[in-house]
Amino acid sequence: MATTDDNDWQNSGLSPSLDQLRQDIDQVDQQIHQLLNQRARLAEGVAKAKFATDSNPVFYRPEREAQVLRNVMARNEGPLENETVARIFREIMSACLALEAPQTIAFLGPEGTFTHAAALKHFGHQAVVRPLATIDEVFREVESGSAHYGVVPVENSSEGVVNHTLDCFIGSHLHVIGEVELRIHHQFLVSPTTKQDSITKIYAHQQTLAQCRKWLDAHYPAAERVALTSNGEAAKRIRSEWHSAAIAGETAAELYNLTVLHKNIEDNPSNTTRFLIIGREAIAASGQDKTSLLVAAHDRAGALIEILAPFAKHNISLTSIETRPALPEKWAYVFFIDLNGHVSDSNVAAALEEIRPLVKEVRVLGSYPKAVL
Ligand SMILES: O=C(O)C(=O)C[C@]1(C(=O)O)C=C[C@@H](O)C=C1
Repeated sequence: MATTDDNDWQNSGLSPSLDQLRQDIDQVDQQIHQLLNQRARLAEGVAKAKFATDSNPVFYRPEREAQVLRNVMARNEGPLENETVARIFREIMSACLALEAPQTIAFLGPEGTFTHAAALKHFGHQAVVRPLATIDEVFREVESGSAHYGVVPVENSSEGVVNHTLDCFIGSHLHVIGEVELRIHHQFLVSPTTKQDSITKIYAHQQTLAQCRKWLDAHYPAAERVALTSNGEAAKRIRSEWHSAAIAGETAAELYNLTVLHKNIEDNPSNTTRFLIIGREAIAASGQDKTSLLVAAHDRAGALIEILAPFAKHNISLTSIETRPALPEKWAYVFFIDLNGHVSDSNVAAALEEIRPLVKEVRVLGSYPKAVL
């Protein structure tokens, strides 16, 4: 295969002309193209190998994808940024997976929400994404097998947890198979019909309105803030209204052909939302994993301290603990605990064995690769 070293100008000490550089780019593109199809044929081979051992194989392997992306970032010498090359490889794997078997991903819609952006960030643009109206529907769609996987928001760095997502796990046997983190930037959007000096209503999801509160107080103190079920809904709503604006992400602006009147209006620029990927199968260890647990404790003093002691003893760091009422029981609670490690790690397994006799129930919601991108 030809390499750029074969080109005369590189050894001549002369600056190449634009034409020479473009010829070299054409040559490299040809190599990349051949290698892409070579990789795609290998992925087809992988699909056949999976069928050979299992008549109903699982094609999507998040632990392997995380390892591929980590390798890409570790060996990257630039000038492209680590994250840039990883995003390119994410799309390459998305295309290879679609060739093996197209994957349907249910997400909390409508289109244009941050959850939509999270689904594309995690699965790439070759996934078949399906917006659903509620978090419960996303769970049901995956439970029934109508979608392979689902994407739901779980916590925001400034607003805290999405209780409804945690509550859905209490009554479900789905696994957490991944996490995605997304920097949240809010755009102040108007439609072509909006009279920009007569904005009296601003639509957005309630959390978004809260995340932009100071900016809105300073710039639109008199406008009414109307909470809708999603930012996507807000963006859709203003298409036919002349007195209103919406706050949403860039995906919504593009989808509904809206203008960004003010960019990145969030009060906290490091505002990040974490999403969970849910699926029906447990995931093997990737080497850098997290585990989410649901623990139903006995209603007695010191219950939480008893639960936490084995983690400390086995040197396991916890990344979050949330408490939710264990409905329909009155005054009973469950804890959602996230920790560093995989359930197949000997220290995690040992801690779980010690906790089991102390509680009513401990359920591993899932072990999954830490977010790479
Ligand atoms: O290694 C596999 O199991 C593959 O199917 C190949 C591949 C890839 O393109 O690298 C594609 C899809 C999987 O989610 C993981 C990796």
